[in-house]
Order: sequence, then C-alpha cells, then structure tokens
Amino acid sequence: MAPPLIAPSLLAADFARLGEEVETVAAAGADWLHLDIMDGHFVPNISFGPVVVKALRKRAAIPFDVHLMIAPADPYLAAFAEAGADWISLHPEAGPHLHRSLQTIRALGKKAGVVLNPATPVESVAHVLDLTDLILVMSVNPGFGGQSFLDSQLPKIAALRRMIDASGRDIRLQVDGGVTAATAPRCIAAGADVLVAGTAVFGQKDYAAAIAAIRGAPA
Ligand SMILES: O=C(CO)[C@H](O)[C@H](O)COP(=O)(O)O
Ligand SMILES: [Fe+2]
Repeated sequence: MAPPLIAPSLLAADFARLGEEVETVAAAGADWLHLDIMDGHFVPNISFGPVVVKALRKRAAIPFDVHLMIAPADPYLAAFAEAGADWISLHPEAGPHLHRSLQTIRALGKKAGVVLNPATPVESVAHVLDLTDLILVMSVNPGFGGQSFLDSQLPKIAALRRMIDASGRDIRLQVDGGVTAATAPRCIAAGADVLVAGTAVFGQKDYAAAIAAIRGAPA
C-alpha cells in the first residue's frame, strides 16, 4: 500500500509569518497544503479568505486543498478557484444542493470534495460519488485545531473505503482533526489515503520529521 499523502493544515501555523511557513512546510515534504476557511457562522471561528489563499499561492507549488467551513459556500466557489485552490471541499450542510455545488467546482476546473462532520452519515455522499474527487472525514468537530481525535469516526472511514472501492472510482479518502503520529496508523488501517495535520506539524520544531512520523516513514 502506498504511504498516505500528508496535508499540513495552515491553521496551526504562525499567522504573522504565513508565507514563510508555506515555503518551509513545502520544503519539508508536505504533499498538499490544507487551508481551513471559517466564517464564524457555519463554525464558531473565523480564519481567512480567498485574498490570503491567493497571496500564499505564489509561495509553493504543492496542491492547495481548501476546506470550506462557510455557509452558504456556493457564492464563494469561484473566488477560491481563482485564488489558486486545486481541491475545494464543502460540507453537505453548507447549502441546499450538494450535487449542484460539486458540479460548480468541477466546472471551475477544480477537484471537488465532500466533508462529513462527526454526526454526518456516509449516506450523505453515496449518491454524488460521480461528482466527488475526495471525501473528508472530520475526526473532530470543525472550527478549531488542537482537538482530540474521535475514535468513533474509524468505522466511518472503513465504511467509506468500502464504498469507494465498490464504486471503482478514483476518490481520495481524507481524515482531518487530531491526526498525529499516534492516531495516523489507525486512519491508514481504516483506509484513509490523505491525512491532514495541523498541530502535529506546525506545532513541532522539525516539520520534516513531523511529516515523516505521521506518514509512517523515517525522517
Ligand atoms: O478543519 C480543521 C478544523 O476545523 C483543521 O483542518 C483541523 O483541526 C487541523 O488541526 P489539528 O490537526 O490540530 O486537529
Ligand atoms: Fe480542515
């Protein structure tokens, strides 16, 4: 089995030095950069918007993985695409027409993702797999970094792995929240192939060693 891709979450970076942080984590071996967009409405926290994504886009060549925690999301999809997002993921609860939102992301030429909150069932994505490039399982309640991994989400990851494999489609299975070198092996065993980690990368001194530890490879 190929090692998982690691997508460090910028939420845990030093916001006073964001450009430098992006360059450093890309050079340290990050496969993707995860960018958490929070509106203080869909989740009880505010982060940053497309202007910041666009400014950071120049600082690294790795794919930008934008996790939208905003509602409504539809009016902002084009802005994030234009800002340089490669992957755009949204929650089914962020709008009335998930199918249409995914169509919009694909029409913008971007990869489309569906994010499942801890209480959101796998059935929410079952009928839009043809428009889905990535399924993200939240292993914490969205809104904040540094929370503890919810083991209750492991059976969901395994169920989605079975669903994806049965579909025969090329869909990434990502996990976000409380992922560390200790919890990553359980995510990988359940079938995840992209791991988001904020605190476990940006909270460490040596980003390369932290990424390698989560990936399961020696630094
Ligand atoms: O979507 C998120 C929170 O809503 C973040 O991506 C997530 O919390 C990453 O932080 P950590 O690895 O520290 O848990
Ligand atoms: Fe996230």
